[in-house]
Amino acid sequence: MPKVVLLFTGKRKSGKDYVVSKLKEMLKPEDCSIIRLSAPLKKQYSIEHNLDYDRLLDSSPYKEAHRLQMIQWGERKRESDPGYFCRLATEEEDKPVWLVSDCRRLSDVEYFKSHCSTGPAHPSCVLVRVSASDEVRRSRGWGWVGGVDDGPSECALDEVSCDYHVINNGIDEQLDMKLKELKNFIEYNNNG
Ligand SMILES: Nc1ncnc2c1ncn2[C@@H]1O[C@H](COP(=O)(O)OP(=O)(O)OP(=O)(O)O)[C@@H](O)[C@H]1O
Repeated sequence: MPKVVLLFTGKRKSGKDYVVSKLKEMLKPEDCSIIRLSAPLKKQYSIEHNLDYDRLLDSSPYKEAHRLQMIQWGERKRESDPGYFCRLATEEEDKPVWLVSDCRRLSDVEYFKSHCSTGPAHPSCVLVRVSASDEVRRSRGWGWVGGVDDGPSECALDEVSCDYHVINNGIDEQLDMKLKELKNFIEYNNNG
């Protein structure tokens, strides 16, 4: 059971992976795991559809070409078992700090809040929104795709209030300050 869980949410190309990697570099490697909920989804989807799993993982046109179908496939899995991908993504994790890089659904938030925040020895489980302007996201390769950008995988957490907000428009000092704040929060809860 982890002691601190940070759930990162944000639009495509807001920089969730980038921010999470930078934060991990600031922490002791033995303390911290990056968890990608999309990893077991992509693994299973690639097996069933005879696709290249490694190419689905990175930030590539290959991933974008399969995104909509993959989302719809994941949707059907979640309907029968909302915690399915959260459970698969974390079953072998044993480090005290989890950085969940791609939280997209209320059911993801609820899964971690209920599995990691109950009992007297509360681990802290917080939601962190990463955002960037559309212009900056476009410069990172984003373009509007109907069915994806207006679908639940992008919008389901829009109205959910977050504990931290990371503005990631490429201003390094602004990002560094927020990352230090997150690092302090993690260390306080992990060492306390
Ligand atoms: N602050 C930044 N400075 C420089 N490059 C950045 C920054 N933030 C993100 N990027 C770059 O923008 C691209 C998209 O970022 P990233 O993959 O982290 O976004 P994401 O929100 O995880 O996207 P997706 O939801 O599509 O997986 C990457 O190439 C990343 O290196």
